[in-house]
Amino acid sequence: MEGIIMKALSGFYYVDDGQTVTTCRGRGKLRHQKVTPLVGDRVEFTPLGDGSGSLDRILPRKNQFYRPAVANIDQLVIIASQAIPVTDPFLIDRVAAIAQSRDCPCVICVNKCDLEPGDDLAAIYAAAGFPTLKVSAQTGEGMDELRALIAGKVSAFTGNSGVGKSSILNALDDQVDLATGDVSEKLGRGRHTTRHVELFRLGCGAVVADTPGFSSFDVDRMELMRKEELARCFPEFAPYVDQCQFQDCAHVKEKGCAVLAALKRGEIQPTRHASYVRLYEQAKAIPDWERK
Ligand SMILES: Nc1nc2c(ncn2[C@@H]2O[C@H](COP(=O)(O)OP(=O)(O)OP(=O)(O)O)[C@@H](O)[C@H]2O)c(=O)[nH]1
Ligand SMILES: [Zn+2]
Repeated sequence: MEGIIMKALSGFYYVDDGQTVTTCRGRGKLRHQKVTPLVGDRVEFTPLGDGSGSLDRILPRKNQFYRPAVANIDQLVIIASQAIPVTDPFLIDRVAAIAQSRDCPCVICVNKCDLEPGDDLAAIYAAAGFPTLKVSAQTGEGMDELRALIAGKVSAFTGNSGVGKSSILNALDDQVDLATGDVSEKLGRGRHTTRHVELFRLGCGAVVADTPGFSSFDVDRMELMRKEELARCFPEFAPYVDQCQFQDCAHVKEKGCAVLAALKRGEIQPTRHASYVRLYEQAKAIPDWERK
């Protein structure tokens, strides 16, 4: 039978075939595949009739992420907030670039609009061409728009700790009841309420992964792009990158750079370009052999 891994916990894989969830263990055969099953994997499994089963094979992945550890995502919903905690745009840009490098579309969702409207932040991403929403898990503002964007797709919710990923999931669907946490407590002790990745099937026909919040340094080297690939991870640079004077232009401070000219004209957002430069410097510092 075929299904999707909804949750992976202590060696058990919870596989949903659309009807029931079977608790599977990996089979010996699986080890020959030399891949670790991820939440979101489409798999073949054999039910044993008592609710348990064995995981036989992982079907080819369309994409995979390490942090959060998920596979086969149709889109990443990056949740941000302009009020406790204030999201550093760099965090959004880094995750968006990783997603872009895997051809995975992103939606930007500015939460806690009841506390702080977040217009400036939303404007940056709308201008950069991302579907952008302003929502409040508290008041329900924007939930219908968000439902419409995630319906019929598999989405992963990501964002720094405390922005309200679990709260939004709870607000989206009455059937979901995730634990949420106090921000001061989380930030104070660096504790995250959500510890594992899990997929939820919502009433609106969406499948959504809640993932643990990330912090500023929480990125795997495996996910760092090569500096040459980075410009293509900023989709709004695309109309300009081939117009630079030099073919190997880094778009950082080069003469005759069309990206910098667009930045100057206000066609590229300053924080987006600043994030690009920061990622470029990071990428430059890591030799290719250190990437897996
Ligand atoms: N005022 C207001 N508070 C919110 C909103 N959304 C979430 N919160 C509060 O923010 C805190 C953190 O929310 P969570 O949903 O636990 O955040 P999270 O992003 O899932 O956090 P992690 O699991 O640590 O990644 C809780 O106290 C929520 O009640 C909102 O729209 N408005
Ligand atoms: Zn350039």
